[in-house]
Amino acid sequence: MEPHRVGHRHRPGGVRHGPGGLAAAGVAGGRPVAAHRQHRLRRRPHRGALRAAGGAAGSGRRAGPDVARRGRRGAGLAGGRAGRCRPGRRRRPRAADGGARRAALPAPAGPGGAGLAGATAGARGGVAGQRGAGPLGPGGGGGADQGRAPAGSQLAAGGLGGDGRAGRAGPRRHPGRPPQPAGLGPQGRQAAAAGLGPAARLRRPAAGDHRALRGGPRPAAGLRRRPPLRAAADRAEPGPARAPRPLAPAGEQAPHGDQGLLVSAPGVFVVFEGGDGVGKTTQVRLLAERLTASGRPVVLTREPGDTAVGARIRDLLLDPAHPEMAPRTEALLYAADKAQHLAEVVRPGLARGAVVVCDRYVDSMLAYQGAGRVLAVDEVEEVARWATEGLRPSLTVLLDLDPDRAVAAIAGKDRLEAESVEFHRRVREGFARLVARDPDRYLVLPARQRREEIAEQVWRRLQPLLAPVSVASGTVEP
Ligand SMILES: Nc1ncnc2c1ncn2[C@@H]1O[C@H](COP(=O)(O)OP(=O)(O)OP(=O)(O)O)[C@@H](O)[C@H]1O
Ligand SMILES: Cc1cn([C@H]2C[C@H](O)[C@@H](COP(=O)(O)O)O2)c(=O)[nH]c1=O
Repeated sequence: MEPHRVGHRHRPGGVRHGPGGLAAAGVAGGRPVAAHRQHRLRRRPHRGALRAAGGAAGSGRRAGPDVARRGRRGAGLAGGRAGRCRPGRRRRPRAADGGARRAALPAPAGPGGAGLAGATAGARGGVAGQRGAGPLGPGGGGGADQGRAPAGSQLAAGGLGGDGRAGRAGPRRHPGRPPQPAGLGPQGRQAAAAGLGPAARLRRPAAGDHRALRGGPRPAAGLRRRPPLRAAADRAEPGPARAPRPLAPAGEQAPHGDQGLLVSAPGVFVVFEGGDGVGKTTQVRLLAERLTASGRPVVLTREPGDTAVGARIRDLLLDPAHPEMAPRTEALLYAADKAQHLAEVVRPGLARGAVVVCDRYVDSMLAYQGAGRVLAVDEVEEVARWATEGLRPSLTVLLDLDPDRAVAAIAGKDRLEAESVEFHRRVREGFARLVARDPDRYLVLPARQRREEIAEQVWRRLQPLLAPVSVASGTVEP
């Protein structure tokens, strides 16, 4: 049996695949951990893909039943990965949630330690700041300015890259892109996008069309493996049937970088960001469940590692056996994962009108490789944008928590998690600066509110971005 991949973890209560999923694939099998890999690593259960029903924009190969399709391709993958798991891995216990439901967070220590929870919510008149208790310091959770990186922060002022591009695809990267209509809010953008073509019209998923969301039993302890989150059916097939590639935020019109053509992405791209262990996976799953229950096609995914290629990249990236990995190597590997992920999962999902819910994306690269590794963030961004062809999320939910609480609670750390607390503080500040330069794109929430409260705030914020689902016709309406 092949060795277990590192960097994967079981996620408690995760959405699992049906046949061919984690359990079926025999995750517990395998051989002993090699001496140099005796680190504790986590596994994640299949969270599964909540596919767009009918695979509206997919190739003909998507037309068959889900299980059958996975049987041809996906099951092989899942089985292959599972077969690599080893039995001897220790499971990673998480810190108990007790006390985690506090909304009030202390200001993080260190220069520029002021965090960001409550920031953009304040800017948007949203909910995150309601408790006024994020690590923003005095007055946190108030207006827009309070969402910005704190004055005096080593990372503050000037925004990432210091070029004032505010995170938007600027002319240098996307010379053909028309200016976005001023004042067009998310609702307007969504409406415009939804009206762009018939691909936005999807039938309501029939019962059994997508895999059931099964909250599997929480592993008592030990390694968690994070297998791919989707079925192979969600992956794009190469060839002419492939959907157009959007460059701009999902749901907006954008020029194709290569051909100068306007293409559209009818779906909605929602990303969860934040430090390690803040609760992203929990929220991604809750959102996916709710979207599915509302009759929407959903793709649940994550970076890195949610493609076959990406899973191998993830193994390499998170393996503590490689402390020698150079920051630029790390950045390029994350970028490679993104390129594959976009091509195989995200774009096809958006093209068929799904809500693509993604656990980490480009902002993680800017925060970890940029701020964390102290690489020039504008350069890292160039690489990330190139890898993703500039596709930006419709909404980014940033869960904010002091790494002293979040990372410290992780019992078996992978290579990134094992970084110093200073590293993780820089990461947190990096996220804060991303929010500061483009606050409208974010919903920032203190990560230790009640899970359901966070989920509700995300749900409310997302509503204007979602096209209505017609109960009568069972379609997502343009
Ligand atoms: N709102 C919450 N309050 C308290 N504990 C929470 C909350 N949300 C999640 N947790 C717990 O925090 C731990 C980490 O959660 P989760 O795996 O969802 O985080 P994550 O951000 O995806 O982690 P990672 O970055 O390591 O993948 C788990 O033990 C989870 O049960
Ligand atoms: C996408 C992305 C991720 N990372 C880091 C962040 C985490 O430490 C790991 C991923 O682990 P998780 O348990 O799945 O959250 O990778 C990064 O440094 N750069 C990135 O682009």
